[in-house]
Amino acid sequence: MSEFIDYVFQRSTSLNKIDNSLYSKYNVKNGLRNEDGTGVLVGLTRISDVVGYKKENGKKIDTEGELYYRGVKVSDFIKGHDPKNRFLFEEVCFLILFGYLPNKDELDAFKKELASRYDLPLNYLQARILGFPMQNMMNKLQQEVLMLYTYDENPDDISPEATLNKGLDLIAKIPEIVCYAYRTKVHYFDSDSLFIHPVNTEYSIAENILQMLRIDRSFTKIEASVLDMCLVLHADHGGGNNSTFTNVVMSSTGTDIYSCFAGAIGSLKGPKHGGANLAVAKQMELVIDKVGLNATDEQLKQVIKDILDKKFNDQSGLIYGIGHAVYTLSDPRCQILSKQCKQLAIEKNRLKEYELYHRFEELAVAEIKARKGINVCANIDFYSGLVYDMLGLSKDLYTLMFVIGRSVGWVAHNIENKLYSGKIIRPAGKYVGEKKEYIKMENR
Ligand SMILES: CC(=O)SCCNC(=O)CCNC(=O)[C@H](O)C(C)(C)COP(=O)(O)OP(=O)(O)OC[C@H]1O[C@@H](n2cnc3c(N)ncnc32)[C@H](O)[C@@H]1OP(=O)(O)O
Ligand SMILES: O=C([O-])CC(=O)C(=O)O
Repeated sequence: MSEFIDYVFQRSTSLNKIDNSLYSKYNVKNGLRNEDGTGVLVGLTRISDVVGYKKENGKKIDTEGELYYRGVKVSDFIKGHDPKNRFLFEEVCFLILFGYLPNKDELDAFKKELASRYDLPLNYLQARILGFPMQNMMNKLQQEVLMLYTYDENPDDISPEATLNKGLDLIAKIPEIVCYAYRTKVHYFDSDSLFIHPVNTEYSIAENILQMLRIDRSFTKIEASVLDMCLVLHADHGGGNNSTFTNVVMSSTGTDIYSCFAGAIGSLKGPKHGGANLAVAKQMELVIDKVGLNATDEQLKQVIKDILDKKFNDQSGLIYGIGHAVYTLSDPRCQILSKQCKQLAIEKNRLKEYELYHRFEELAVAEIKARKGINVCANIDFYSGLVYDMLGLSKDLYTLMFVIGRSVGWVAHNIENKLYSGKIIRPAGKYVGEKKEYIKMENR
């Protein structure tokens, strides 16, 4: 930054400070939060329910976390399916988009429908992916989603039916764009071999991701079903999570779904939201570098204190992967993923790493409770990066796996908002500056 801009910026920040106490003075819901930390109600949804506390006589009582997709408990859904016979993500997509569990014929037809949309537009691969490599896959995907707008003959049709049609296309095409953009990136920037494996229309989305990313296209059934489970667990999280809300805020203006997706992807990239999976991986790498896999609890506690005291990692004072805006005692997705992660760690001979994560989780939760007096829990992204690493996925792709899962939620909320709200979202901000006289240039 130039000295001049630095000077005017410093001057402006000292002149335009906003005192924190003004939030309570004017009863402004900072971060759209009530005083007890619960979210301000800003919408109605029938897509999913995120439960982390209950209210009794106006008092918030922390509870074990529960997540429901269209009224069905996600843990029941996972327990109820036969992992030998089918992948779940496509079924969850159907449930989230249409609001009921499909019968076998409906599920088969839906899978065929998705597969028929896998193909990218003519020359897209050459022109947009191979011809335009980028370092950051989240930003690349934002651009590509906006580019798909230009390939759509009627991109500004925002009717619910057209949104569903375009949304299905996005759900089907994003995995391929992500995998090809990643293979191009590592070829171009990291001198790795370039290969582009075509999608297999017989495969589920999880299987396709693995076969497109691996040079020999092979994967085990267990690997594909773990990735499938990750997509299922990320598929939706109510109307209040930042990226879904961003998508709905944008959709409420009547803009196109490609713009809404680009906004939602940008939101999801942040390390306090979906980017937490990458932030956790970097944090735990540093922790392991510092204290090793055989660290004692005392050593781990010290690192945790140093993170909270802004002396270690990115000096934000945040322990990534811990805490949640809704969940208090537990994030049900994290509990499921932690078990999967342990299973995979046993198979991949990486149990020590899993166990270190697990001890770190327990000690971090206890330290935050001791300091702040609040119940926090590990969130879904505490273990997801470790799972992806064990599946051989690069860090470049961690948050992209979140996008692939969450795309279905974004489409469903976008449509629900169009069908049942339609009102432009426009909250208010209280002006807290003083009013000033205009001063002529010669008198300043
Ligand atoms: C898929 C997802 O998006 S899941 C979330 C992924 N994000 C992360 O893992 C990043 C780390 N965690 C966090 O930053 C937070 O826990 C969030 C953003 C997820 C939730 O934030 P909030 O809803 O504001 O949390 P909450 O109201 O419970 O916080 C209470 C206090 O605990 C602190 N706190 C909460 N989590 C953490 C954490 N992981 N590390 C340090 N302090 C924390 C908050 O900063 C806040 O402190 P303050 O009262 O001094 O301001
Ligand atoms: O609900 C939230 O705020 C964040 C989250 O866990 C998600 O979007 O999956």
